[in-house]
Amino acid sequence: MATINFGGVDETVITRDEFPLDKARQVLRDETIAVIGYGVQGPGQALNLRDNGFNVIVGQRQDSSSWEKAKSDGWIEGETLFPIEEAAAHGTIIANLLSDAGQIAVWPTLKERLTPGKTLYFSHGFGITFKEHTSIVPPAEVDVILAAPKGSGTSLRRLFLSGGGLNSSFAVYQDATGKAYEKAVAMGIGIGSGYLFETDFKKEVYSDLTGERGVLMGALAGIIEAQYQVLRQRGHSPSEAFNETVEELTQSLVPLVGENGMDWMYANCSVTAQRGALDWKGRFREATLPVLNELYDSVASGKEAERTIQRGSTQGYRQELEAELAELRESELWQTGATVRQLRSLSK
Ligand SMILES: NC(=O)C1=CN([C@@H]2O[C@H](COP(=O)(O)OP(=O)(O)OC[C@H]3O[C@@H](n4cnc5c(N)ncnc54)[C@H](O)[C@@H]3O)[C@@H](O)[C@H]2O)C=CC1
Ligand SMILES: CC(=O)[C@](C)(O)C(=O)O
Ligand SMILES: [Mg+2]
Ligand SMILES: [Mg+2]
Repeated sequence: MATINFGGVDETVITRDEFPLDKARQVLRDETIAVIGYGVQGPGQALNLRDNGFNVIVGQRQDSSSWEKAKSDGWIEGETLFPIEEAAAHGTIIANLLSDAGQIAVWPTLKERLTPGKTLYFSHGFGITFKEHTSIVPPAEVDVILAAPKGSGTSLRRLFLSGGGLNSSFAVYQDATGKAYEKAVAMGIGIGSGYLFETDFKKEVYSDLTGERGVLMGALAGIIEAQYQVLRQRGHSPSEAFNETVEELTQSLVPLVGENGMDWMYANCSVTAQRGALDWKGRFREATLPVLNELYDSVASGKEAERTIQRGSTQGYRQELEAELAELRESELWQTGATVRQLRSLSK
């Protein structure tokens, strides 16, 4: 375990050097990891674990598109691919990678199969933290651990295939065997994490829900829509409004932020741009602070969890989500984006 100083604050970080894959395999050598759910994280984690040499099986609803996807990814019916009940019975580590709302309906099935000494694994603190809403209360004799990749399951798999690793957080909620901590770290390494940051279930879910509703997804889409609208209403063409709002952001400037920080991106822009951005960023911070505080309160009060569960548990919810995404896709802004992207690939 390494102590690393982040901006003046010491934190505990696990690196692959001190906890190499061999050690992870050693810790989990007698375990069968049952990955339950084959949505986005399910495939990423199950395939990385399998390629890393762990004993993995997949549990999924039969006659679903995910079942077919699992088969096409090389999981074999009756050998490594089972209905959820069977996979949970075979598994000694039950990796609950169902959707957060879906976990509620399936919980009694998993709970029944969580016999003493088994491990319950999550990639989100949601089910445990919001137990008033989910009723997920694990038996006392099982370990309860978490490894949560800080990114999409798609990125987790892509990075793994290219030899890299996505950073994840990890946590122990319940240590019945005295081995929960090393199991959590071993799972983190096994699924293809780069560095592992220690957290607890509550902090993981509060920060995750805030991040995705805020800057990572909600605020990102919202501020893009607002700026695009202003430019269009002031007479700019769709392509001009899109280029100055999205294309330059994703293709030029955000990669520079990722590479070497905000000041580096600024330093690579004109003095005119730097002056204006430095003058205006405070206005944007102050304007969004109340919204972000409201968001955090909504997360901490359980309201966000309640809404996720309520909406996510209704029949036909996937189609509703699809329709909302289609509306986004078909808007002038994102239709313009599709055309701009084609021009991008043409110029390669
Ligand atoms: N999507 C991502 O990249 C990330 C997800 N997570 C967490 O990982 C977990 C899994 O997330 P995703 O892969 O996005 O899940 P998802 O929303 O794609 O759903 C996973 C699977 O659950 C199944 N499912 C849903 N309800 C069910 C039910 N009632 N009975 C049986 N199966 C049901 C779906 O068919 C799907 O195959 C969640 O806790 C999520 O918060 C964590 C980090 C990133
Ligand atoms: C990809 C990820 O980390 C998210 C945005 O939190 C999620 O998919 O839940
Ligand atoms: Mg996340
Ligand atoms: Mg999330």
